[in-house]
Amino acid sequence: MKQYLDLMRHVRDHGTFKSDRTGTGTYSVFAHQMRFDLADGFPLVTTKKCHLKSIIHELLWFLQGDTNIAYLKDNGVSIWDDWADEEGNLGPVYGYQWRSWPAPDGESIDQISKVLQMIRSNPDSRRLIVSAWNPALVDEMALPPCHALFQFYVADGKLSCQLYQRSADIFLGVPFNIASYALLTLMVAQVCGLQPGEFIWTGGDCHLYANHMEQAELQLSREPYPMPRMRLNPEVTDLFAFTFDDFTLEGYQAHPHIKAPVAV
Ligand SMILES: Nc1nc(=O)c2c([nH]1)NC[C@@H]1CN(c3ccc(C(=O)N[C@@H](CCC(=O)O)C(=O)O)cc3)CN21
Ligand SMILES: O=c1ccn([C@H]2C[C@H](O)[C@@H](COP(=O)(O)O)O2)c(=O)[nH]1
Repeated sequence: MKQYLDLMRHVRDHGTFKSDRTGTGTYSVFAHQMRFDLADGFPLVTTKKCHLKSIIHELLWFLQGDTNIAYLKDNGVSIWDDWADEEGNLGPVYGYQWRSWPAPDGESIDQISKVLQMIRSNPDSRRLIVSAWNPALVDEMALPPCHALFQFYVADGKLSCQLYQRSADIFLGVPFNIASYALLTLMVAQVCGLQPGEFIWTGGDCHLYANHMEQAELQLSREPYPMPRMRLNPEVTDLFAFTFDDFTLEGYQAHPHIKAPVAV
């Protein structure tokens, strides 16, 4: 995960200080790209221990089209608690836009099912896109989507995915976002009968919060371990049928966890 540490170091050294919505203050750089060849291993940060359980449950929750934190809470995941209302609702966030984007005719569009069907029937298509950024609804969301749009690409029997993330909390959010989309790419590849290719992460406002600088420094002082491997239950052929037990992470060696406050 040298790519991730390079981004962190680059923003520490060259970031411009900016005030931000949360009042915390950030060091920020505009636009950055990282590439991960999924054949090299699973891109989970090793310079601090990452809570893969939260990442898997969050992704399964998105894929079910769910936008209430009840499922997450039932599974001990608290990363969305700060943004939910008293009933646990977040508004029309990722799950809603992915699975039931409201169409003008009153119907809804299941973007995930559509993109799977397109990958299978027309893998050369240049339109293999899922967008969570819905300008008509961003104001109703607890938080407008950060991972806003992703595109798949098929060549030589391999499936690649590029994500555009408009806003990136490098210390807390980005390790989650990379692992989540890498996992999604492995899952989609498996159910479409393809090998995993690359995951490409493209960030817009890439920032280190001012109260994460010490944590970032500690992380930069650590030597990364080799990337672990992710094994999916090969029997699953329906993207929506994956459950938590279908994922096995092997060989994850990581430095101790580093705590940091989340900016709300
Ligand atoms: N400022 C900010 N950064 C984010 O990364 C972020 C938001 N807000 N708002 C919405 C979601 C929620 N996400 C979050 C929220 C909290 C953690 C967090 O506190 N992570 C800790 C604990 C992990 C756990 O409980 O599993 C960590 O050490 O990674 C991570 C991602 C990503 N997003
Ligand atoms: O998946 C996510 C979700 C959120 N973030 C971060 C990026 C920003 O620090 C905040 C969102 O604040 P905005 O003012 O809406 O940009 O959350 C992330 O990194 N990854």
